[in-house]
Amino acid sequence: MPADAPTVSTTTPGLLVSVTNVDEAVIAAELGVDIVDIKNPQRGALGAADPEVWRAVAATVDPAVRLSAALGEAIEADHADQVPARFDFAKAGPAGCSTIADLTDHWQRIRSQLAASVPLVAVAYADYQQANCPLPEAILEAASANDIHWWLIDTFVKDGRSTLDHLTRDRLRDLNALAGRTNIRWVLAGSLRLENNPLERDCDPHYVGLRGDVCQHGRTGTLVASRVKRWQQYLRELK
Ligand SMILES: O=C[C@H](O)COP(=O)(O)O
Repeated sequence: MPADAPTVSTTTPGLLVSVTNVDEAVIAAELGVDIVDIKNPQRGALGAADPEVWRAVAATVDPAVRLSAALGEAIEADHADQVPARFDFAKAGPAGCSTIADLTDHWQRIRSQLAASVPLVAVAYADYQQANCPLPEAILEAASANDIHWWLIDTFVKDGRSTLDHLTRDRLRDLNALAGRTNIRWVLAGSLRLENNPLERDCDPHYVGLRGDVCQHGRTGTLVASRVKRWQQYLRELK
């Protein structure tokens, strides 16, 4: 079984929090966030931070903390070879790939650049029409066919509408079932807001991914520890 293959089934979703710099990464790690994702939100939904930030976080954060790097959109991701081998994930978006064949070509290129120890996360967008990319279902199936074991759904346009505004309850439930059948671990992200009780749906993600709702002044603002704690409390009380 590959090192990144799913092995454990969680009942309560874990928490992925996107951070922009070393200070935020340390705060998230100290709060016990399960996956600390390094991103530059000013560069888009999956905006890549500079490789110096990846290196600085890798050198600073407790080695037990799992790290993820946002690489930008797959069509433009060109620094994958600089993701430190200590990272646990790298994710690239599908925007601008109008076909699965196009997207899988980019996945192949990026994986050939990543250290062998860093698995690629397949990303889908709930607002796929605006991102000019394949349907979430097609990306999930392609991930399975390409031996990718992680899938994340996000929003491409950050206009306040969340993944739950774009996809119906039935569709999310079906995506959840498809992830289960294909043995893929998945992350529900995309402008989620605690006030909307986002997990009161028939879906059971392995992780919830956040940026805007745990920041002051939105996703390009700064991480706020008390907001992360509120989400942790919410997730603890789900089951
Ligand atoms: O990977 C997760 C994203 O960083 C979520 O960001 P967002 O909550 O601002 O949409």
